Amino acid sequence: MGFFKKLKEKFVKEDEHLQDDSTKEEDVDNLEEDHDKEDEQELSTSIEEDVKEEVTETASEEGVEEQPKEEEVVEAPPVEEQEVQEEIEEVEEVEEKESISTKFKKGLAKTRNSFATKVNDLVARYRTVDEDFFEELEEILISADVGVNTVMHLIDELKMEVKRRNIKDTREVREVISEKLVDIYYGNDDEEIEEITFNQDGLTVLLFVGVNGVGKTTTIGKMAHRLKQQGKNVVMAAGDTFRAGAIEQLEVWGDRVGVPVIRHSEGSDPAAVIYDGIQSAKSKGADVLLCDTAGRLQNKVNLMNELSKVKRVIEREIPGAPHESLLVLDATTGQNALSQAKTFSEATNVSGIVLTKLDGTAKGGIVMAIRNELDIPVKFVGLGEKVTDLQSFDAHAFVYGLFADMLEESEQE
Ligand SMILES: Nc1nc2c(ncn2[C@@H]2O[C@H](COP(=O)(O)OP(=O)(O)OP(=O)(O)O)[C@@H](O)[C@H]2O)c(=O)[nH]1
Repeated sequence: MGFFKKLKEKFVKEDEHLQDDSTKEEDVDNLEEDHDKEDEQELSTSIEEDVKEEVTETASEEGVEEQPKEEEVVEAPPVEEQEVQEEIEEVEEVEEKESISTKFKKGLAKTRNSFATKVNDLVARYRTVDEDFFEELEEILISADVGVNTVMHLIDELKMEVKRRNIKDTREVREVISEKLVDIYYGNDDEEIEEITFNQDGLTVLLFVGVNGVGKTTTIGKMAHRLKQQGKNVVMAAGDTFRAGAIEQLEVWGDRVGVPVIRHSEGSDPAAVIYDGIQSAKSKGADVLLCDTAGRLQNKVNLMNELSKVKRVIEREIPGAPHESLLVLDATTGQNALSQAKTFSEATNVSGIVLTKLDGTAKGGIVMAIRNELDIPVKFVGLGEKVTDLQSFDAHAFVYGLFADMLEESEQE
């Protein structure tokens, strides 16, 4: 069976059952807008309260066996806020019924429109496969941020496959491209990349690293929601004590998704916050602790020191933790994301990548570049700003999102 046919069988059927979600989306947006206004009010009140509050001494040095201070913990949202929250969740739950392929199709619209238009145009101009065709295809792939090395590798693979299958018609090459992209992504992993390795014997600790502005806080909030939906008991630790407003921003997310946030004041030792986070999560019998960190890429030595101290504290408290160190990258920064990934993987052991704002770029090929050039799996992708827009990465759904129009068109051919 052809690859397009396989993708169609897997995903198009799911799509056929879809209802029109536009009204639901509007509902969510309106509710979120109302809720955001409340968040802002809540935030300013909470900041005022914080200022009035006496700043308690914290476990600022490693090895200080202090219990978490309950007054620092932001508890679940108040009643009326919870009502709004429940309403949002209700609408979002319906929305979550959207198939994974639809999420990818919507999220990759920009990349698809640019990439697919160019490929279709190329196929229309070259009916038969030759060297010039491959040269132009190479340019299209590079312009989609697939990355020069990955493109070279892909083109070599394509040429071999075209020869092997004796393909003459350029339309057939589109199918081979989609097939090879999936091969590049999974490599030797046999399509079994685990999204999160959970600790089977207690608290799972997930560490989030990445430079400021990539959407780290939003991702942690979305992840908290996602894990809660899976029935996990979640706690967040506001370890980005460096960027102004980062702590409060995480607290807003905590309110929004109903997850407690362990915090200290701005400028305090991140390792101490994470330490308190672990103690608090343990005492609550939580399943997962999500740790935010600051990303000072400008100074690699500081970054390394800070991250290794945080990791040492986590490892000492829970042997084998952190269970995942997820690097958050902004897809819209293109090749810059690739160089950030290189720096962070030198500074710390990165187990997976969360690629945010994939919906905001026409250069979604960056997923392939990261996978092929760094050999780090993209475990999650951000496909929008809504709380439900964090998706676990699926290379088949990704390729489906890229080639959806061609799949539909190939049906008519
Ligand atoms: N369209 C889109 N926007 C996103 C996505 N992820 C995050 N954003 C937006 O990106 C902006 C920045 O995200 P934040 O989480 O606030 O990031 P930040 O606070 O600037 O920086 P850090 O938390 O330090 O990374 C926000 O407006 C988010 O809504 C995504 O997947 N898609």
